[in-house]
Amino acid sequence: MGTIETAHVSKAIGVRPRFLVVMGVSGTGKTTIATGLATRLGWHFQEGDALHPQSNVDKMSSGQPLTDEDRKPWLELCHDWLSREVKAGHGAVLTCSALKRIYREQLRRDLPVEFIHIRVARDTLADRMTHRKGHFMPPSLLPSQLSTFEEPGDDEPVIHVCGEDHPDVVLEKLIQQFRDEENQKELHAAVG
Ligand SMILES: Nc1ncnc2c1ncn2[C@@H]1O[C@H](COP(=O)(O)OP(=O)(O)OP(=O)(O)O)[C@@H](O)[C@H]1O
Ligand SMILES: O=C(O)[C@H](O)[C@@H](O)[C@H](O)[C@H](O)CO
Repeated sequence: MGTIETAHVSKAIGVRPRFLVVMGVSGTGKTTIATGLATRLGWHFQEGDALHPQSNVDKMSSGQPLTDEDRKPWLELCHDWLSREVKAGHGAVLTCSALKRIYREQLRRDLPVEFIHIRVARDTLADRMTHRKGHFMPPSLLPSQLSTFEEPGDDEPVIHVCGEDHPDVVLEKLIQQFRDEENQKELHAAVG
């Protein structure tokens, strides 16, 4: 299975391969949106949380926020995955909080990586984190997630989406935006 069929699916719905990091603080819906995109577009998916060393998971589970030093090797593993996917060339989606600008710079170093930032209100996040089951991240870490988060600048390759909308709505809007960008590029190329 895989590459040929996957490429065919993507092409069929008019979206060229992209290399995306779905970012945002805990509970924004990164996994929900990233898996939805990967499924609809036939792209590869990687859960960023699965690349954390066990020591990071243990630390967060016990209610302690990660430091820059804790995140550095994890972000490098995320970068390695993205790098392999760019070489493979058929489109890929990674979830990663990518809270600070320096983290995003590490993730996209020498790669054509773009970010999708999911915005969700604090109260909604608290509610989601409190009510979901079987996740290692305690709701008590939400304040540190929010205070660590650095809003992406206009100079960063980021698409912002409203994570309060139903996931199907978010996915439709994103895929429509990708298609519109393709059409614009084709139009420019045709006009010369
Ligand atoms: N758009 C949405 N509307 C309502 N609920 C949502 C939406 N997106 C996600 N959820 C729910 O919110 C919770 C968190 O979603 P999800 O696990 O996708 O977030 P996440 O950003 O990947 O979290 P984490 O980084 O902490 O793993 C889940 O229970 C999920 O079902
Ligand atoms: O950078 C971080 O602090 C971490 O990546 C967290 O964001 C969690 O891994 C994730 O959100 C799971 O809840």
